[in-house]
Amino acid sequence: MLDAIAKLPLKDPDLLRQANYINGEWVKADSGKTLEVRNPATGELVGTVPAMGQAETRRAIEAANAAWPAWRAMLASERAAILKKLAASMLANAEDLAAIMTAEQGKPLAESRGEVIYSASFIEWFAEEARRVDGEIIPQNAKGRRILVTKEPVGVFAAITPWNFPSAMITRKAGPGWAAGCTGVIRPASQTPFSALAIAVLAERAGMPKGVCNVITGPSSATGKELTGNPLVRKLSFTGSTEVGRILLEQCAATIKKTSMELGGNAPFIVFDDADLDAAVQGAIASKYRNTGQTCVCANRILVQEGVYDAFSQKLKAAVEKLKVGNGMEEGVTQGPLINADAVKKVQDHIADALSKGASIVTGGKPHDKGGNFFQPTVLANVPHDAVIFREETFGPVAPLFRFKTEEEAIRLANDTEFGLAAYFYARDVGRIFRVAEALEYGIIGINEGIISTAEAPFGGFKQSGLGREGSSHGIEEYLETKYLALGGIGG
Ligand SMILES: NC(=O)C1=CN([C@@H]2O[C@H](COP(=O)(O)OP(=O)(O)OC[C@H]3O[C@@H](n4cnc5c(N)ncnc54)[C@H](OP(=O)(O)O)[C@@H]3O)[C@@H](O)[C@H]2O)C=CC1
Ligand SMILES: O=C(O)CCCC(=O)O
Repeated sequence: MLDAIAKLPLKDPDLLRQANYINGEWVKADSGKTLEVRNPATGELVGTVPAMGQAETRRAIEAANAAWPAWRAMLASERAAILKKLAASMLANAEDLAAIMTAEQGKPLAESRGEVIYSASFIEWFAEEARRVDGEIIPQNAKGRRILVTKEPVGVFAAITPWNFPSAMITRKAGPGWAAGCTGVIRPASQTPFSALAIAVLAERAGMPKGVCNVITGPSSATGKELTGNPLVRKLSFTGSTEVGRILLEQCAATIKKTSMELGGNAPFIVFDDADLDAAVQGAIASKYRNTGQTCVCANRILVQEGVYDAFSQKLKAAVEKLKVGNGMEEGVTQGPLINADAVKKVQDHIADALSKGASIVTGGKPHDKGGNFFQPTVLANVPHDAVIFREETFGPVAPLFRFKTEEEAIRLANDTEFGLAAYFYARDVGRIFRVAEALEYGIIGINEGIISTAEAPFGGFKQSGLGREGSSHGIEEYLETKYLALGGIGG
């Protein structure tokens, strides 16, 4: 195992921790049991992490709760100073953090570097927002009264995060939580725990007091049960599948926790006749193939107006055939592996279903000859609306093209899903831009843009894509309670 770790070219090997961080201590599971983390590109062992159970999870929650009064009592500027130090230190260690991420998640190094910068931007943004948690004074409703509204940190938060963004999903939750004056327990995905543990190393070095940041790993059943059931946890923030989000919401119901849910998507990407086709192709590549198609905002259904269908299809084929599949550690690779064999199977099933219903392959369509979890970047044409891929998130490098005739038809097809996270469209007519943007039932709309994620903007979905918003000034609200003070006997 040490050999596997030693293979990672880290300037600071101390960033790769095979222990959990609870109450300022690096600890093992009570049982001594561990979970293996394997590189999805090679199958090699990256390392092991503790398999924590319910008792250790409870200890982490209790540590966070004990640390809360002192952390919330600090000046916002004092919390901000620690967070800014953490963000700076993430950037200073970006190469190592990126290498750890590529080893455990598979994404190309360039994307990992980008994610580290994106991840640090949430810490920096919310460090700035900490000082802008304002209250209100509302005009009095009766003589001699005053109405004041204050905002207070909600308390201990739990963050359960997915493997597709091993770093940014941590900071998009913990950043606003810490800035608001909350303490937390972070439970990263079992496939990608090392990026989260590295953030804890840097938080400790930045001077975060013990108990403010706790990171635990272990089976989702035991850790999840405690995080959702323990009444000391006042807030749960989750990113992952809608299916698991539903379970966690049910589990949180008993203690009525505040929740934020960033769940599945089924993003339409609409190309209208008046679009700049080259820009649309560039946007489709960015949106569809980022992280090998494994993002909740990835274009899942590409709807193309009939007048430009053939031209778009050919241009997209040419661009997709330039993508380079391989181990993310290798120079020039743009498409890493899928996360595991189940993900490969889901992609194959979606393609087989579409083909059996009349679709055709424009390019790709098969597991890559590199084997393992690698898959050919794929474009499918003439996909019918009853294909599974129209309904379900593929989470892989498959762009299914659907043909439409009118703007009304495109809007109807785009909204024909229970999801409502991100939608994209390419058009130049300004009237159409407003009509379509207003008609789409989605929380995020990319208009002539394939990349919509940034710390400054509110990220979140309509319908079964989730609850709440992350990032922007809205993100910190999710970690605050509103208190109304009615003051009588003031006079005046
Ligand atoms: N919205 C998004 O960004 C994401 C969407 N997905 C969608 O979900 C599909 C399946 O991916 P998958 O990784 O299984 O996503 P999951 O929703 O199963 O996993 C996300 C996180 O939730 C944890 N988890 C799973 N079950 C429970 C539970 N009962 N209690 C507490 N925590 C739990 C996981 O832990 P563990 O790692 O131990 O399983 C992981 O940390 C993908 O194909 C994709 O369609 C997936 C990831 C992100
Ligand atoms: O896919 C996800 O899990 C959400 C993060 C995507 C992003 O921030 O761009």
